[in-house]
Amino acid sequence: MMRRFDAIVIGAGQAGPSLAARLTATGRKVALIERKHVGGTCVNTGCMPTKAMVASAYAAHLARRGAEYGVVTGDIAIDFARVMARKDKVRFDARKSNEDWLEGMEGLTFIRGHARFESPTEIRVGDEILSARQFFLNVGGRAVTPDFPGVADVPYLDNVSMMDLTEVPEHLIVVGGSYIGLEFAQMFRRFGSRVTVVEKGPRLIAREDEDISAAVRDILEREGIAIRTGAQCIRFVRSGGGIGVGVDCAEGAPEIAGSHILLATGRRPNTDDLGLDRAGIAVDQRGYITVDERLETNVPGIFALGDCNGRGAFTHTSYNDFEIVAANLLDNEPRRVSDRIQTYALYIDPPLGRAGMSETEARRTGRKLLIGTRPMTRVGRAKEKGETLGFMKVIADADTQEILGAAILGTGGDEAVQSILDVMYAGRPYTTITHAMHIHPTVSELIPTVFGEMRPAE
Ligand SMILES: Cc1cc2nc3c(=O)[nH]c(=O)nc-3n(C[C@H](O)[C@H](O)[C@H](O)COP(=O)(O)OP(=O)(O)OC[C@H]3O[C@@H](n4cnc5c(N)ncnc54)[C@H](O)[C@@H]3O)c2cc1C
Ligand SMILES: NC(=O)c1ccc[n+]([C@@H]2O[C@H](COP(=O)([O-])OP(=O)(O)OC[C@H]3O[C@@H](n4cnc5c(N)ncnc54)[C@H](O)[C@@H]3O)[C@@H](O)[C@H]2O)c1
Repeated sequence: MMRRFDAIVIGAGQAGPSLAARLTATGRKVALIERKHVGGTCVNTGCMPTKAMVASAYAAHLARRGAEYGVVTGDIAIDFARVMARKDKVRFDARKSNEDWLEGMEGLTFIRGHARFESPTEIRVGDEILSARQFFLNVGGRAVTPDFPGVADVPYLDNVSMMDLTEVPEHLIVVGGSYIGLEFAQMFRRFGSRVTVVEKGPRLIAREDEDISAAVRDILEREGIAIRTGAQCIRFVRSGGGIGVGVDCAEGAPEIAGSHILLATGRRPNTDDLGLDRAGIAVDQRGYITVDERLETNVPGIFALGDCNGRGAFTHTSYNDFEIVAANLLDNEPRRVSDRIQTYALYIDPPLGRAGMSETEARRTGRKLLIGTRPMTRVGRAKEKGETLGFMKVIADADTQEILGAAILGTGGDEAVQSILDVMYAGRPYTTITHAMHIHPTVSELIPTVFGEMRPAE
């Protein structure tokens, strides 16, 4: 017997459950299929556990600096089992509350299993076939394993297995110098590991401007993290009790010996085992599901949300996808994915908060630019906290006064940058900010000043 639904949601990540809640509230009969853990990557092996661990690492860092603040802490030690238990409580509590929410959702049939299309209107989960008029794909992604020579011969870690470490690695080699790599690199350095970051590109976080990459590198090197950029032809070998990583850098030793390797070289969508060809759903060359402005695929009635559509790679972009689909389908409110302004943070300490274009992207538009920068050493709140690393940068269009982008690498940067983001959403000129009064003493208080001090870009 085939069960029929009005709508089927595949994946209980950041978009699926909220969409299921809206759909069931209209009286629709909805099924939600999840093959692993409710909450998906963010709750179980992504944002939440990593940010809980970042908090422990920050506490260790501050404790080490205690004497600077007049706090006598003596030698500090890491109770790693406690760090991991704290992280587990954060993620398991979140997973449980998501599960309770789904279980109590009237009109929802929650099914555990792997879903695969049989046709544009049917999926298979185990032995059962389910059909629906509409499908919403929220299947997320997973870490890629690059085919480095020797990768099959050595044990390596990814963001999932990092969650199960039982001891602090003696020497963690992080391959990939972007979000995942740098967050883990700094936290494990603070937990006491030796850490080496190996990045094949010429600099860290290559999506950012060069001055930001350089400042991030400086922050990490000050803590004793070794960084090897321009590492082409990475290869792995077993070496003694540990692992050797051949890096062939232009400079430095050709091989690094470590105890653990974390591969953080990007992610790929979970679209290869979804039977998309049976439904005729188009994907791009990298496997991302092709969607239009309303996140509908080439097959009418089938939508793709979150990391699997390649239009974003964050929890907030996945949730925003849910809002866009719900607005168009249920609220008669036309919303488009291109209406959103890119924004994200990198959670090293101090964090990097970003909104809109980078300077490089802004220059590429050919517009006449105004650019302002201010080091965090000239931000009172940062001085008071003893956290003066980093800088702020803002970019505006010299002719229209439109704010184009901002970066705040500094204490509180992840929060402060969002006051700029909201003015961008409001479509107001930068003078709105220069005329605004902010609270003293905060990092945000200097945002009007940095806009006021902008100079024409050369
Ligand atoms: C280490 C790490 C740290 C991160 N930190 C941040 C951060 O600080 N801030 C931020 O914004 N983002 C962060 N991210 C990114 C964020 O986790 C993702 O962007 C977000 O989880 C994407 O949500 P999603 O709903 O698209 O997919 P996911 O959360 O991946 O959910 C997809 C779900 O679909 C299920 N599924 C897949 N295929 C099937 C199938 N065939 N049948 C049934 N179920 C299926 C999966 O099991 C999964 O539960 C981080 C990611 C990582 C790895
Ligand atoms: N703070 C956050 O919001 C946060 C945190 C973690 C992850 N994420 C999300 O997860 C996604 C994946 O993060 P990521 O850091 O794994 O990927 P990424 O795609 O951002 O970066 C991968 C890095 O690995 C390098 N690389 C690629 N192949 C390599 C190779 N063969 N050898 C050495 N280096 C190589 C790349 O040059 C790049 O610097 C991000 O797009 C991000 O959206 C977000």
